[in-house]
Amino acid sequence: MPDEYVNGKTKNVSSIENIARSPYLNKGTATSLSARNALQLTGIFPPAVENLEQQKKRALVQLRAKSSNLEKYMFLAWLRNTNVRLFYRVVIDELEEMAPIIYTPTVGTACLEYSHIYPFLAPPGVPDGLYLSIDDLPNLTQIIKNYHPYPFDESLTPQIAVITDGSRILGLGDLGVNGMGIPIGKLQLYVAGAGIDPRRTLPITIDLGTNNEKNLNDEFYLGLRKKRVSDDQFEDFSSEHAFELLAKYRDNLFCFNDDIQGTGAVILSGFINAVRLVEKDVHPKQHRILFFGAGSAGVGVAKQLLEFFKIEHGMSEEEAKKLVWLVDTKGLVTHDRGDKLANHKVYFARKDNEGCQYKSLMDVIEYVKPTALIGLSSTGGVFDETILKRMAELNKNPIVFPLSNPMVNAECTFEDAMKHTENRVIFASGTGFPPFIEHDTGKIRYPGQGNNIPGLGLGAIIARPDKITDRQIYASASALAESLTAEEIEQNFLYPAVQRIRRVSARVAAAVIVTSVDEGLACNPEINSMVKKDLQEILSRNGEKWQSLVKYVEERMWDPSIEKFFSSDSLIEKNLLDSLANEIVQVEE
Ligand SMILES: NC(=O)C1=CN([C@@H]2O[C@H](COP(=O)(O)OP(=O)(O)OC[C@H]3O[C@@H](n4cnc5c(N)ncnc54)[C@H](O)[C@@H]3O)[C@@H](O)[C@H]2O)C=CC1
Ligand SMILES: CC(=O)C(=O)O
Ligand SMILES: [Mg+2]
Repeated sequence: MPDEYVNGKTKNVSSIENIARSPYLNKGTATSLSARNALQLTGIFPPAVENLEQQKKRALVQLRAKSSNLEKYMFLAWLRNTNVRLFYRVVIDELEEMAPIIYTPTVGTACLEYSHIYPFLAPPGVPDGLYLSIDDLPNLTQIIKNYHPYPFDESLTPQIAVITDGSRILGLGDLGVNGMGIPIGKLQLYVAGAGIDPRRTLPITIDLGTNNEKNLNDEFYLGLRKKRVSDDQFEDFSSEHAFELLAKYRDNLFCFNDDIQGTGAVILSGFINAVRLVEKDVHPKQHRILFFGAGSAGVGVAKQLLEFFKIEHGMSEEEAKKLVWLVDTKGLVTHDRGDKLANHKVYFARKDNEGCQYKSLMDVIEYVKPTALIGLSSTGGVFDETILKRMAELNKNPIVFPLSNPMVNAECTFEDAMKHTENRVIFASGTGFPPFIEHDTGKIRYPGQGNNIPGLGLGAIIARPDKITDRQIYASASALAESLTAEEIEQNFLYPAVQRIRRVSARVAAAVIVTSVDEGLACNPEINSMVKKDLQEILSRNGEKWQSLVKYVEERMWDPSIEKFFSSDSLIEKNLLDSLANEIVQVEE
């Protein structure tokens, strides 16, 4: 290590550099004149001293002038990696506009291009996440220790990590190390949507190689340039084993699989509201739910829906299971189809098909006559005009959820779903579609968007349960479903407006917290003593005590404008200022 970094006399020079360069501490042109003076930063910035609002205004002008969404993505990444507070002020205040840039659909484009744009996303030395490769195995512990997004305060250990092995990035397939955009993007939603402290989030990509030939042959590809290790070598990290991994770790590690359980929760929530909307025509127990796509997300959502029928409608597991049909690339999933079904499909394989097999989606629709059609197949446009029209013939209000991401993979657009069902569709997609204006009435109709549920993560961080259980996940879904305002219900929304996401996340988190206390799993003593004495009232999600818990959660949300969340860096600045005067004098001597 060069002398200037270890020499006691110049130690603080590197600390000053850290303040100016740390994306968490740097305030850019909002650094006060006194701080600039004390930290020897005078002259580093132009003379004007701005506030966060002015900085945001300028950032928005620049951002909106960019012509492509990828350029906007890169602009925002640079902002995040140089000035975290400003980035989140922009994202939180303009979430509806920013979410499609920092997450789906643009994050899909960014992942495809990741190795090409990587050097232009962050200044050198500012990590965008932690890269662990199979070649690093012998040094894994040291490598994890190397990761310091926030060099000044090692007590800020990560509270939440999002991990991918890059093998199935949205519906784009195996992108190898380029998949890093997803853990980064998802954690940004957790920060913006649920107020998790960004200093305590950790995006991780595990590089086990890639089978993506395009990447392997791309001169700029930044991952390991070799084929993905086979299951035999590294079975635990293979994407095909998402369910096995979950089963193996869910009871002994504080983890959940977002594609199976997170998606399960958020889609269940939209589905609960969809069922309510059609209740006068279809009794909840009469639903016939067809999943197009039987992978981690399809089966994850299907399993979560069963909980609704069991808990809210007193159905047995066997009865509820009969409301679900799965379709994969070979057609309807049946027990006697003749191929060996993957383990996760066996549970839902139909036994009542009387030896008949149904291959095409239309054949399956004619057989099942679904009330709800849910797409998790990564196959863009497959819910075409004929399919949508048939759904509209079969149902007064067909429930159609084309949930695959990014937008090009959505099974249909909102516009097509409206047009081909005479505007009768009950709709939610994974990537947000623009609103639709009804031709005859001029009425604006808004699509639902079912994607992430950041409040689940916040609740778990606050309560610190030993594990994430199905009951906690169900609680998050039902709290989200019941968070609609009277106006949103009036407009037939399935999900609350995105502008309210933080308030909604607080309720979702509170529901997770109280459930984990009821299960005896919460390890946070403050939470236990606060919630236990009024457990029943809080569990009912009504009344003063429930409101107090929601407020308690809200008060713990990180906010880029609230200085108290930066007490540690104020302290650092203070300590630094106290010691600087002396030490700078010594250095000069
Ligand atoms: N809206 C949301 O919140 C979420 C959306 N997703 C999206 O769901 C999609 C699937 O994700 P996973 O289940 O994890 O992937 P997966 O690869 O595990 O499963 C895909 C399934 O679709 C089936 N499939 C593919 N092409 C098909 C075709 N032409 N006809 C019939 N079936 C077909 C496959 O057989 C498989 O069962 C992705 O596009 C992903 O972005 C996933 C998680 C959350
Ligand atoms: C939203 C998400 O997790 C996915 O598309 O995979
Ligand atoms: Mg996912």
